[in-house]
Formats: sequence, C-alpha cells, structure tokens
Amino acid sequence: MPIDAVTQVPIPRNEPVRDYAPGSPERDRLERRLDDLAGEVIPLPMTIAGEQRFGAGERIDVVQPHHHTARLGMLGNATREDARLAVDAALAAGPEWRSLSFDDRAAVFLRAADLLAGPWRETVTAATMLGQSKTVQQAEIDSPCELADFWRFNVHFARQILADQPQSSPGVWNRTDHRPLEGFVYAVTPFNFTAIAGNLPTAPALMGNTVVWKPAPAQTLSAFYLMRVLEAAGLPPGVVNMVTGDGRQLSQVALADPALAGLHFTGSTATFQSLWQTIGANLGSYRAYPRIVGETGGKDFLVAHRSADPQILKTALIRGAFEYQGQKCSALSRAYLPRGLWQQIKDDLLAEVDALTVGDVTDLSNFMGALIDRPAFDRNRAAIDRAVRDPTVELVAGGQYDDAIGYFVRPTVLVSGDHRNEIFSTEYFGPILAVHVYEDSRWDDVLRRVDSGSPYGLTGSVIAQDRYAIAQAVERLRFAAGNFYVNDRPTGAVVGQQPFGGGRGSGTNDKAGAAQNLLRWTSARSIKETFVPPTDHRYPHMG
Ligand SMILES: NC(=O)c1ccc[n+]([C@@H]2O[C@H](COP(=O)([O-])OP(=O)(O)OC[C@H]3O[C@@H](n4cnc5c(N)ncnc54)[C@H](O)[C@@H]3O)[C@@H](O)[C@H]2O)c1
Ligand SMILES: N[C@@H](CCC=O)C(=O)O
Repeated sequence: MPIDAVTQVPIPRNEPVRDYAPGSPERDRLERRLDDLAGEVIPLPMTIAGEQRFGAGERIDVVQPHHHTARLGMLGNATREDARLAVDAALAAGPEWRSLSFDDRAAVFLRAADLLAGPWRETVTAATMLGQSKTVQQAEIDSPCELADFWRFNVHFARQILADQPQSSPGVWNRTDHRPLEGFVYAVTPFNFTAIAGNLPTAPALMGNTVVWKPAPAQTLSAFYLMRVLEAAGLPPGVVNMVTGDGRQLSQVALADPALAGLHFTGSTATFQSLWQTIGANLGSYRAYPRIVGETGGKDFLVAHRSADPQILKTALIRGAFEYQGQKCSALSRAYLPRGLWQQIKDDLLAEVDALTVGDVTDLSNFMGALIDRPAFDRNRAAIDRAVRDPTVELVAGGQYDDAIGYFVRPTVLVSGDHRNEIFSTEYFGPILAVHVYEDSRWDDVLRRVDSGSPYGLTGSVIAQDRYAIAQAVERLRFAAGNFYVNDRPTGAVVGQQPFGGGRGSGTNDKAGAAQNLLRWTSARSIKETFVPPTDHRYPHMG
C-alpha cells in the first residue's frame, strides 16, 4: 500500500464488559493477579524520555484504601528539576512524533487498546481495584473497558476530523492541515478513573502533540502499568512523559514555560481554577494561547415525577449514589422526590441501602469499597457530623464511618425540606445522598430548584413515565447537565454513546472521547493553492 494512502480505520466497538461470575475463568485469572499485586511493594518511577527514574522529592506511599496499612508501591514527589527534564523531553520528541503519519500514531493506540483488553487486562484491573478501591464491576467498566474504548473511538473520530476538508472553487484547491499545537500539552488527571488518566495524555498525543502527564498520587499504581502498556504498544520515548507526585513543583515549571500549548485537566473545580489563574497570570509569556480543557466537579441530580416507576427510581438512586462510594464526578448526590412516591419507596429504599455491603474489594461480594484517602474520609465525616447537628436535616440511613482498617463510610441518606441547605449544593465526593421531598403538585417549582440548586452542570436524570413531564424536564434543565438521562441513573456514560462532560462550574464541556475534545488539540492551517494565478492586477470594472 502506498505510504500516503487514505486508509479506513477499524470500526470501533465498545469493549464487552465481563461479569466475573463465580467459577468463571476471568475471575480465576483476576484473583491470581490480585494476589500477586497485593503481595508486593514496588517502586513507582516516573517515565521521562522513555527512561524510568524515581522522583527526587519526598517519598509517598501508595496503599490500599480499604486496608490503609497495606502498601502497594512508593513514588517520589517530582521536583522542579524532574519537571524540567519532562518538559524538555516532550519538546524534544515533538518534531519526530508530529511528522509521523496519522496511521502510524493511530496504530500505537489501537495496539495499546488490544493489549489492555487482552494480555494486560488483569494487571490493570487488579491495580485499579487495589490502588483505587474499586469493586471488580467498577474497575472493569473503567479499566480496561472505558480506556480501550477511548483509544479505539479516538482514532475513529480523529480520522473524521482529518477527512473534514473545505470546498474548492474552479482553479483552486483548498486544504485544511490539522496541525498539532506548537509546544507541549500538560495533562493532569484525577484518582478516580484509570480510563480518564489514560485518555487525557493520549488524546492530544494521537493528534500529534507531545505530553507531560501527571497522574494523581493515589492512582499511580495503575498509571505505572498504563505506561508499560503504551510502551509495549510501541509509543516512542518522550511522547508521553509521566511525572509522579502532587504536581506543585511540576506546575511551577510547566505553566511558566513559553511552550505550554495546552492544559488537559480532570479533577476538582478548585484545582482547575487555580491552574487556569496561573495560566492567566502568565499569559503574556506564552508563544501561543494555551488551549484549556477541564472537566471538574459536580453535584449531580435526579428528579422524579409522580408518574415514576418506583423500582426504576430505587435502582437509579442506589446505583447512582453509591457505586464506587459516590466518587464518580457523575455520582448522584441530590434527589428531588414527590411526597407520594417517597412515602411509597422509603422503607424499601432505606432497607436496601442499609443492606449494601461495604468492605475490602478483593472480597467480590462487596458492593462498595473505601474512600480514596484520609482527606476524603475527613471531608465526608465532617459533612455527616454537620448534617447530624443541623435541625433542618434528618439522617435516615447510614451515617457511620470507621477508618480503623480502611477509609470506610457507610452509604448515607439525608433528607431536608430546605432545598438551599449545603447538602444540595456542596460536592462531598462520597456516599452521601441528599433528598428533598416536594409536594406532588409542585413539579414546576421543583424543576426550578433543580436548575438553580448548585453551581455545577455535569450530570442529571429524570425518572418519569409521563411523556409531558419528561419533555418538560429535558427542556427546563437544558443547561443544568452536560449529560442528561431519562429513566436511568446519571452515571455510567459509555464512550461513543454518551460523550461526557459538563458546563457551568463543572468544566469546559469538551466531551472526552469525542471529536469535540480531539479538535482542541489541533490548530488548523488553511492552505489555498491557485492553479492558474492572475497575472494582471487590474479588475474589469476599471475599464
Ligand atoms: N467532570 C469530570 O469528567 C470528572 C471526572 C473525574 C473526576 N472529576 C472531579 O475530580 C475531583 C476528584 O478528583 P481528585 O480528588 O483527584 O481532584 P484534585 O483536583 O484533588 O486532583 C486532580 C489532579 O490535580 C493534581 N493537582 C492538584 N494540585 C495541583 C497543582 N498545583 N499542579 C498540578 N497538579 C495538581 C492532583 O494531584 C491530581 O492529579 C472531583 O471534584 C470530581 O468531580 C471530574
Ligand atoms: N464517565 C463516568 C464518570 C467519570 C467521572 O468521574 C460516568 O459517566 O460515570
């Protein structure tokens, strides 16, 4: 095949989710890998220019959050010198990487997807379970499935972007050169999704950029293995440079560098705003305006109409609020329920919440694991304590916490008639569901309360059978959520099906795993070629 053929990329399909039922071969393989990883404490070096080196700053332990004395690995907090090496490595790798054909770049990520879904599957899943305290179901939908989906669908969308070319009038050929950005992209990723950690550095890389990537300390075990998967897939040295630690010194270097071309961030709203402010303060010093993409916090809602099916509602409440301990940005944390339905489901719902099993995720019968670390535990404990002291709030389920072995917080349900209470607007990022009960006839008012109830705009859902009610919610809550669900929980977006991201305080809504996101990592050049150029400057009207 000639080297410059316009190829078709493989048609992407979502990676099938395995169920790990008792006795299944995949469960057996996974349990063996869990034993291996839990039985070792490994160094977690950075990867800069293809070389593994330990961060020169203080040592940070990576532990199992559900058993916090069980160490999994140790990383070194990156210093300014480490940061300089990483930025320089990304800049040095730029020319060769961006001159590689799209197909060559795409092949690396398609191969990485197959390696992740194949021989590396148990390793990355086990690392995600142990290091981030995910149950097997939650780890499976994250790594490998969502990340393999990101890698495969990104290639498909990128090919569509490259194929998007302008019209040409007679005698002219117009072309669009979808260039990468000039400089390096800085990717900063959260603890809660291995897939997001893998996608944020690689989406810009697919478009021809080189990257400095900083994973969250608590996610570093699975991040370490992702770097190995990318290397095994043939990612050249320096294209993605992984730097470990809290990111403070790294940001001092990366955000001050004139070659900063973009920030690809997912994490809390506060961190994003502080990074953006630093970029703003340095604005005059950059070679080009850095692209800023950030997906951040949420206070995600569910609103039920009096026509809602009680079983659908109960399931959406429990799964939406408590899967992965409420530590998804999409997690349901405020619900607005009509009084009639609330009275109908309350006893069953609370009994089911009380029965949810919380514990070590290597016991596959548990529904929930632990919160990620002590700050997360303290934040949720303090929120529960405040709610218990607040006479306008009633604690109706959970409320217990215990950090003796792991950072455990029981799934908790709070009810308040005061829809302005902080429990409806503050992101706790834990298993706390705030419920506001409204009079069945006040549907109109409740939609207004949902819309204005929090500064965020990430995910939300309506549960109703009445089509007029569904249509009203879809219309009236148009700006309240970037991902909106009808008769489902507000979590669990699938790449290629529900492009993910939110507005308002929740981010720039550039939709991870979609063409919108990939476009941010390109800077188009328009090329016009005239075949028979004019040779006389005078126009006909001049006579
Ligand atoms: N909208 C989304 O798509 C989405 C997805 C996942 C998580 N989140 C949000 O992320 C938050 C939870 O994740 P988290 O606790 O990891 O968030 P966080 O803001 O504490 O940390 C995110 C990342 O930023 C790093 N960081 C912090 N300060 C930094 C600095 N000065 N320089 C460089 N890096 C720095 C952290 O080490 C981590 O890697 C929640 O608010 C959640 O809603 C949003
Ligand atoms: N994409 C995931 C959320 C990622 C945020 O943490 C979901 O839709 O549940």
